[in-house]
Amino acid sequence: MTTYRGNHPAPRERLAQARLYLCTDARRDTGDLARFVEEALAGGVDIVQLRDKGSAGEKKFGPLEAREELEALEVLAAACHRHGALLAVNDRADIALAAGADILHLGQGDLPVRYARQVLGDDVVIGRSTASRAQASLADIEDGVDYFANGPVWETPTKPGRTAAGLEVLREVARSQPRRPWFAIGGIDAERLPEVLDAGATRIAVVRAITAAPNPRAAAAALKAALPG
Ligand SMILES: Cc1ncc(COP(=O)(O)OP(=O)(O)O)c(N)n1
Ligand SMILES: Cc1nc(C(=O)O)sc1CCOP(=O)(O)O
Ligand SMILES: [Mg+2]
Repeated sequence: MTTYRGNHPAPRERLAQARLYLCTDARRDTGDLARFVEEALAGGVDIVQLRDKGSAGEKKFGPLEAREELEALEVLAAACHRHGALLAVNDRADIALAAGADILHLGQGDLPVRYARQVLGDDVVIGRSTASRAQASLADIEDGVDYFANGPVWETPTKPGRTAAGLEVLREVARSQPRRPWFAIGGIDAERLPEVLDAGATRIAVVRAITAAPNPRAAAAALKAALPG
């Protein structure tokens, strides 16, 4: 797969400006991935991550096969390119490399960062999930990490079984003045966003607030408008 970066600023420069991070599944239930992501980006999403762990809804889907993941990433890549947004892959360095993605996002149990760097080299941005102040502090200094996410701020059906880290952890992370960009995640929507900002976060990552919205463009625009410029 060819890279889609074109004339846009380098990924790390765009990361520094990024405020609104969307994690979306491949929308196998509705079959509208291209239209959905176009709307979300038009609403102001800065980063799009493909995160499809399968679903247990009316139509049951298992996790995406590698071939399906790459097909969905091609759709997202074209849209991200049009909007100058960053494309993120979840969990898999091989897929990030094959897709020419800007970002690989790794959780605490995923591929260790040093192995991901062996696969991806230095140019791809790597993000880390954190669930506590201690993990956030480590991610802020860990070699090879560019940004981190902290959460879940609230318990969320998108990631069942995870205890909420809560607003107080968010407040502590903000007080520690991380040197790397960081995103609050988990249960965030337009109604709760003021509490997140009040805790000191300036960037957010969301799933349902945009994927489940009747109007994804309006939902993204409302979140973006409330975030600092
Ligand atoms: C932006 C962002 N933040 C956190 C996560 C969660 O990653 P992880 O803990 O590895 O869990 P899964 O998403 O893999 O279930 C993320 N994907 N993106
Ligand atoms: C993918 C993910 N990671 C989390 C973490 O805390 O690391 S919370 C989460 C799901 C966020 O979904 P929603 O915006 O629908 O609550
Ligand atoms: Mg993961």
